[in-house]
Amino acid sequence: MIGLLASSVAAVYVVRLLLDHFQARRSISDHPGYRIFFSQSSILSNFLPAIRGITPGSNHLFRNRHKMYEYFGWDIISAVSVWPWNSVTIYLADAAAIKEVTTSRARFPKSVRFYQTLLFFGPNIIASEGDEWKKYRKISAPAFSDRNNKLVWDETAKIMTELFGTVWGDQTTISLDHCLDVTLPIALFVIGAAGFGRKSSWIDDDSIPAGHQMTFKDALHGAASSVFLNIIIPRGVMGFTERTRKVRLAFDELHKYMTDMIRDRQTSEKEERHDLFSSLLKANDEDSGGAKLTESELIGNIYMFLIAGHESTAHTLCFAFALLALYPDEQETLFQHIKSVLSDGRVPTYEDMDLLTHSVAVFYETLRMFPAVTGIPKDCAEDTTLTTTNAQGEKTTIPIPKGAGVIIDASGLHFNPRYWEDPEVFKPARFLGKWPHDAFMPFSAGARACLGRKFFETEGIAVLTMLVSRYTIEVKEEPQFAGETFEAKRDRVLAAWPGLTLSPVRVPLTFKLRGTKHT
Ligand code: HEM
Repeated sequence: MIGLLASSVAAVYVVRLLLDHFQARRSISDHPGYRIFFSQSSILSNFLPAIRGITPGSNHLFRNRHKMYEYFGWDIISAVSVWPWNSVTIYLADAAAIKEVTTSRARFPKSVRFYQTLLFFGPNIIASEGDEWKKYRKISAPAFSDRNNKLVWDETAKIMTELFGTVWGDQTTISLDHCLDVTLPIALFVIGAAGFGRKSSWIDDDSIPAGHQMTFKDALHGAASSVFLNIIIPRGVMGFTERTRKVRLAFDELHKYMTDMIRDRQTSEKEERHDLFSSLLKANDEDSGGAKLTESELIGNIYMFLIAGHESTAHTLCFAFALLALYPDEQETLFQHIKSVLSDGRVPTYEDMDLLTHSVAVFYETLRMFPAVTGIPKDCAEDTTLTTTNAQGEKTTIPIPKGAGVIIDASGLHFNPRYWEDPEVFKPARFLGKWPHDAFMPFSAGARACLGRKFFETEGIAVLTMLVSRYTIEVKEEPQFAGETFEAKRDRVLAAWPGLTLSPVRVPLTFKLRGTKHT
């Protein structure tokens, strides 16, 4: 009897799922795309490999680039899934449709459910929408000022000078097992100094202040390098291993430091400071027009600057160095351009930045090929339509129902041959002349565009320019890879996995001091 009841309930459930599935397909006029079992927002679809009819698999936007649009025939495609609920997701690799989405915030608000895991330090600008987001943006935006950019440049230059002088010293060849081992500390030192107003050094042995169990630098590094772990492991089970206990301590310590810093800056003498943290506190004090941020909101937001500010920067620097190592002709072109700007071999200043156009081009080309955020998620807030074309130039208008997910597919757009000639080729010069701005979306666009774009560009250009003017970059020779083809080497060095942002798997590099003989 119970068996009969259970199978009847199961049969009704399956019929219901199927009816909902066909209704979901009808709601988008069955526009071509994936018909899959697992919903795109289900956790499983982030871990499984591609299985036809089940899921396009983990990291599919980066893996497929524009190929899936070619396969389905349009620059907008759909995914309709069955379980745990029927859902419709629309993927966009069409520049005009993306512009429409990024400029219609009420119709296509940010899909904040993808960012709920980033709420553990408090409500913040990245994980909010509506009036709450407006309040955070209004108070945060002034912190990303020209004075802050100058601070970013000066601090980056100091960090690089110390790296070359004290850490690498008189070594003429420096080999790294993974380039991230140097780009991650650089990015953290810069966000520490220009974000929090706390300077760190490559070789300091700070004593631990009273009331703490870790230095600020260790708490920052520990928390920043384990965000992913902190998200996927519930706090209750973090006490089980030495590694996770350390991660938990780093987060607790960072929280304590931030609380102390808020108290400290509120009670100490007011001095002129241009780091993001001080500016945020100042704007919060001065903002008489709207509600003030609570302590939890202040910490949530500044913590977001740390997360948004270091990881994507470190990864992008790493991919840029990998590409320059694989394409020495492009590296030489960059070097010659830097030499023409800094003809006397001096350390570049913030005022030189606008002249370093080739360094910008290298970063843009890196971000075109390796966008840190491959899919920018939006929700569709009302029944609407989007129009796209196919390779033959024919148009189609797709109905998009309220509640559908809309993903701006940066990889699909950046490899769309309609906008980019030879999209698979690393060609920084494409960014020196006229280029299709609407088809370049690494920082998103519109009201929700990245607030830290200039912060990143300033830091990145300073790092790249200083490093390339002093060292050549090569892929590290490793005996186990002797004799591999160029294609195999390229695929190995440029392999990426989907962490919090697109992450390099392992980039082994050798830096050789220019102007010295190497055997
Ligand atoms: C390579 C470097 C970077 C890339 C590619 C990048 C990319 C992005 C993207 C795509 C978004 C939009 C995300 C979404 O809507 O879902 C975003 C938002 C944001 N980014 Fe960045 N970012 C970078 C560096 C930075 C830095 C250095 C900071 C701060 C120091 C920063 C702070 C922010 C903030 C605060 C937002 C939220 C803006 C809002 O919603 O109003 N980013 N970034």
